[in-house]
Order: sequence, then structure tokens, then C-alpha cells
Amino acid sequence: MGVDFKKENHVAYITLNRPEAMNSLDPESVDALFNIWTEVKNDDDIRVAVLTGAGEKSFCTGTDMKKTPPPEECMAAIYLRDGQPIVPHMKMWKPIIAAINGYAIGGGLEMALACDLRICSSKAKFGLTEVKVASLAGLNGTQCLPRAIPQAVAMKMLLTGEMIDSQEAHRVGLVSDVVEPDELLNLATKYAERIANNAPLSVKAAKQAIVMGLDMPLENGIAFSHLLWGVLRDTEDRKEGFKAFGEKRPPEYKGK
Ligand SMILES: CC(C)(COP(=O)(O)OP(=O)(O)OC[C@H]1O[C@@H](n2cnc3c(N)ncnc32)[C@H](O)[C@@H]1OP(=O)(O)O)[C@@H](O)C(=O)NCCC(=O)NCCSC(=O)/C(=C/c1ccccc1)CC(=O)O
Repeated sequence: MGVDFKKENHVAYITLNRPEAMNSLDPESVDALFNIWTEVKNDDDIRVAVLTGAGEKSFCTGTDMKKTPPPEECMAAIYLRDGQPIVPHMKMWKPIIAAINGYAIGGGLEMALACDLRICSSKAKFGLTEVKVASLAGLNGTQCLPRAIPQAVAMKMLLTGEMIDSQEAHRVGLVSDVVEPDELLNLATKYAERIANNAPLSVKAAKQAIVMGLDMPLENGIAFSHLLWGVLRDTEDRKEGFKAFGEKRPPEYKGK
């Protein structure tokens, strides 16, 4: 089985599980991920997802270059489909945490870039190495890496194909936290459960305001976020949040 999936306390845990091939993405894993992201998006019981890799060596090294079959479809059919199967960020408003347990290379780093929080183990290494194998970081890497870290560092990584380690990733802001390998999943779970305890519609609105706002001039972004606040104003959860505060008890959110 290339990808494991489980659900606990409103959190979906997705584990790339081909450690013998550095959790690279063979066609079966790509299909499995497509189905899993669809389920994460549509299952109201899931409020947040954690994406990680099995073992301590690799998160994901991108395309399985030994198993990539000749294409069955023309490029236009793939290009004009609604989003790439392995990258969840198109209209996925539930937050996704990348718990990067080792190498995040090529499509592996591009998946991490499509996530909202990135935390890593001290053993992690990061690279968009596609130029070394005559390809391109063509999922989102050329666009998202220079938006995530300083441009000069992104250029160096994308043009040389060289990797950076966990300390450098932390220094440039590619990840928010670096922990020892055996602490990584605990930290991901802690963040995921904190997010899942918040009001689900507010969390989705916050992500939408941030992601869509980044592509807008500030004034439009502020207007958009004010509209989103208005959308949330009459939810049952907002009434519950305010009431629970007054009654000094934890709120019980329903996503309504
Ligand atoms: C990660 C490494 C530096 C680790 O090196 P190390 O020496 O520690 O370990 P290895 O012996 O090399 O690896 C163990 C085992 O795993 C196999 N392995 C590792 N990565 C892959 C892979 N990506 N595909 C297939 N197999 C892989 C390795 O061959 C060993 O197997 P064994 O010999 O034991 O049978 C080092 O492994 C490394 O550099 N890996 C390659 C990383 C890489 O270049 N990734 C980029 C791939 S291209 C890509 O991701 C693309 C994404 C994309 C873009 C646009 C649209 C869709 C997708 C581009 C593309 O697909 O064109």
C-alpha cells in the first residue's frame, strides 16, 4: 500500500508509505492521493490534515523516476483538468500540515509547499532538484518557493538543484519548527488538534482570506476579508463561541 490514511479527533493522517523507494510517488500512490484529498475535502468530520512520510529518512522524493509509465493522455487533457492530483491546494480550505520527516525533494517539496504549516525533523533536507534530471519543478515549485522564502535563496535552489538542510530551512522560513525525529508526529498532532478545536468555518475562512488575499492588492484583500467576516457573522458556531466565552466553558463547534 503506497499511502496510509486514518482519521482521529477530526484530523486526517496521510502517510506516504514506500520507504524502500524514499516515499517517491508511483502511479498507484498518485491515484491514492487523489482519492484521499477528495475525501479530506468532502468529509465534514475532517477539519485538518497531516501529511507525512513513513520512516525517518524521507518525506517524499517526488516522482518515482523508475516507475513513471509513458503518458496515456495528451498533455492538454491533464493541463485542463481541475488541479493536479497530488497537490491539494486548489480550493482546499481545510488546513494541511506537512510533517517533513526526511528528504523533501522535487514533487515532495512541491507537495509540502502546497501545505499551510510546515514542520520538520532535524534530519530533513529540501531541494527542487528537477533541473538535475532534465525536468522542471512544474507543479508549483517555481511559483511557491520564491513566495515562501527569499528570492535569492529560491533562485539558488531552483537553478543549482542543490539541497538545504533543516537548519537552513528554518533560517529562511521554509519551516516554522525543527524538532528531533521522534517528536515530529507529536508536534504535528498538537498543532492539528489545536486547529481542529477551533470553529471549522472560521478556520476555512481564515485560510481562504490568507491564500486568496496574497494574490490581491492590500485594499482588495481587506475588503474580501471583511466580506468573509460578514459571511461568518450569523453562524451558529459564532453564537456558541461568544456564549461559551461568557459561560467560561469550552465551546462545542459544529461547523454550522
Ligand atoms: C534522496 C536521495 C538524495 C537519497 O540518496 P541515498 O543515497 O540516501 O539513497 P538512495 O540509495 O539514492 O535511495 C534509496 C532507494 O530509493 C530510490 N529512490 C529515491 N528517490 C527515488 C525517486 N524519486 N524515484 C525512484 N526511486 C527513488 C533509489 O533509487 C534507491 O533504490 P534502490 O537503488 O535501493 O533500488 C536520492 O535518492 C535522490 O537524489 N533521489 C532522487 C530525487 C529526485 O531527483 N527527485 C525529483 C524527481 S522529478 C519530480 O519530482 C517531478 C515532479 C513533477 C513536476 C511536475 C509535474 C508532476 C511532477 C518532475 C517530473 O516528474 O518530471
